[in-house]
Amino acid sequence: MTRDYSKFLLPSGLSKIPKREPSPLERLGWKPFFSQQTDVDAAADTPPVRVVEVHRTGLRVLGENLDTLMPPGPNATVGDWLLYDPQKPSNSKVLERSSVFERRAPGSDRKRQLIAANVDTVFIVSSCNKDFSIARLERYVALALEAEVTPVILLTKADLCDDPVVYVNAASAISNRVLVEMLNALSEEPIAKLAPWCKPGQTIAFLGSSGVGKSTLVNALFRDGVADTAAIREDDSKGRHTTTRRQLHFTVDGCAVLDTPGMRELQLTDVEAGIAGLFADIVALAGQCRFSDCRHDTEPGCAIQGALARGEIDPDRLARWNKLAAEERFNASTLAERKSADKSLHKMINAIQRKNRK
Ligand SMILES: Nc1nc2c(ncn2[C@@H]2O[C@H](COP(=O)(O)OP(=O)(O)OP(=O)(O)O)[C@@H](O)[C@H]2O)c(=O)[nH]1
Ligand SMILES: [Zn+2]
Repeated sequence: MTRDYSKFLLPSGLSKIPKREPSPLERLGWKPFFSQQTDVDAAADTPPVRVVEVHRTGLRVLGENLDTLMPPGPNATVGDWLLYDPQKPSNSKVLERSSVFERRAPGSDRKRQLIAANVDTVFIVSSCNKDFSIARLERYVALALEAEVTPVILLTKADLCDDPVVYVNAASAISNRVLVEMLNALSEEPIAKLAPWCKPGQTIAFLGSSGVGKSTLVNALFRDGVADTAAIREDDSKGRHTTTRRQLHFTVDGCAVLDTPGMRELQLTDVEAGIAGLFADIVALAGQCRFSDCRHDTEPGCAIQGALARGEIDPDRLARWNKLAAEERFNASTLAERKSADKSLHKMINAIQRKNRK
């Protein structure tokens, strides 16, 4: 017997399941990736909270019916999810991050400094004018890929440019892992163009040089105001008048926007994986060279030189990869290595001087 199930099907047009309203935690950015790291029992004793502000004196965390300042203690940064221990907040556990921006601190030990965690999308902003630089965009894309954050290139000031498509095409050639949008940041366009990434529960950040339109875009996102997180504030007694150093702001739709000066200081250190992701085709070729330590110069059996000769890779792009990879190796070398390199250079110079004196 064949059964007719068609009567169970909703008439077309009504087949859309009504959207469930995101829960308060989901609006803060809670996702299955995090809930998989905890269970119901643990969540009852140590509820999940998100770090939304980092002050010199502590962290402001938000959860469901929870808004409090806790002392620094767990090695957490803005955007992090914690299992908050109300008995001993400093024991709160930091959940594994879906992404993290970090940098090497200045100074001799060059420790890693956490900038922001659990960012979903980073908008790499550049203008359709002389600010536009493929090499600079590539750096930002490498940083984003390294942090495991989805990069989206936004080309602003399209309204001031005769042929913005030229810029879009150049930016699109950077990597097939990056989407490119062009817009006039001063118009109505930003809301619609950024909408696919600025949904409730999403966390976004902006990268780009001064004057490219980052503030203009952020203003557009907050045109309806900043979400009043105070509505779920339970405890507002403690001094929060210290300067906020890193912060998440929520749009009224529930999209979290990162505001941290540290993003300006991100350097191209430890982004080996990011560079490899950006130049995946060239890295794959390098793996096919006859010698594992091939410098892709005049070595026989060099797959990169071969591809270059056949016109399969763009020589400018190859040059930029070489430059970035060399820079990253230099930056990533520890201070000790650098000192010993300086020393051997010093020795060599001394030796030459002695020789010349003879
Ligand atoms: N015509 C036009 N002007 C724009 C556009 N985007 C930004 N501007 C203008 O460019 C100037 C700089 O924009 P901002 O948004 O302040 O740039 P920013 O990236 O935040 O700069 P910093 O704060 O220095 O990092 C402002 O005068 C904006 O009005 C655009 O798409 N079209
Ligand atoms: Zn080679």
